[in-house]
Amino acid sequence: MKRREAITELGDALRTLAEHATTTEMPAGDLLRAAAELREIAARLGERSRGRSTLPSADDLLGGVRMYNPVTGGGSALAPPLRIEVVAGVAIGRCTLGLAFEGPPRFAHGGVSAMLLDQILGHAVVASGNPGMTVRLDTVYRAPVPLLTPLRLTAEVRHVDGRRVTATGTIATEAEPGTTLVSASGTFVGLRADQTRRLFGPVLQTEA
Ligand SMILES: CCCCC/C=C\C/C=C\C/C=C\C/C=C\CCCC(=O)SCCNC(=O)CCNC(=O)[C@H](O)C(C)(C)COP(=O)(O)OP(=O)(O)OC[C@H]1O[C@@H](n2cnc3c(N)ncnc32)[C@H](O)[C@@H]1OP(=O)(O)O
Repeated sequence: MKRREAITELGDALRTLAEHATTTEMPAGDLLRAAAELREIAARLGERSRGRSTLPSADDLLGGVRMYNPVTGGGSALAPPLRIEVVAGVAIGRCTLGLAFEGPPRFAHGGVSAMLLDQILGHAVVASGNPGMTVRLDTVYRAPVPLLTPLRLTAEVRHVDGRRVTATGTIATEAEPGTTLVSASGTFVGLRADQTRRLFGPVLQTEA
């Protein structure tokens, strides 16, 4: 689809911009000129936009396509993006975090690691056929996650108990996939019909 490719192209440009805006050491005058030019571009993009109860026209919610997901979305300025595939029930994720994700110098912000794990656990949970929302996420930080280094994440479902699903996951580097840097355990809860209506009713209506 042509528009999805264009969205990804814009997302790519925005991510490069965010990285360069984080690492640049250019003088104040150049930063102010860049800010003025970017405000013009932002105004142009804002001429036609959606509100919070309307899905992006390029998305396919039930098909799992979310172009602006802040973790995996090709169109998101914020996403690393994390690329996930599910093989035999195990979700495998790959990404490289730039300096825009820095917490302690040289390493990823702890909240970013939790965000990546929440997402990949969610994919394992959806793949198990029991989609739900995160109600709990326990994160153990064993070693700092290096920036500018290819990462490998994994996640799988451990237990299904009615509407409650437990999944665990890890972050490691591609170079040393056996050394866990961060691990997480999450609980996900499937929604009752009334909860789905209350939370997502307006969105599902505009979709129909
Ligand atoms: C839901 C799907 C949406 C549609 C998606 C469609 C397609 C998707 C396709 C692809 C997507 C791919 C992957 C997804 C990727 C990532 C996932 C990211 C997930 C998130 O980023 S999501 C945002 C953060 N998330 C929230 O914003 C939730 C806030 N939350 C609530 O809105 C309520 O919490 C609610 C409505 C969920 C439940 O309502 P409630 O709390 O009233 O619970 P309820 O009565 O329904 O109980 C049910 C059972 O859950 C137990 N339970 C409840 N809380 C617990 C806890 N903390 N610990 C342990 N157990 C707990 C109870 O104890 C009971 O257990 P029991 O039945 O055994 O008694």
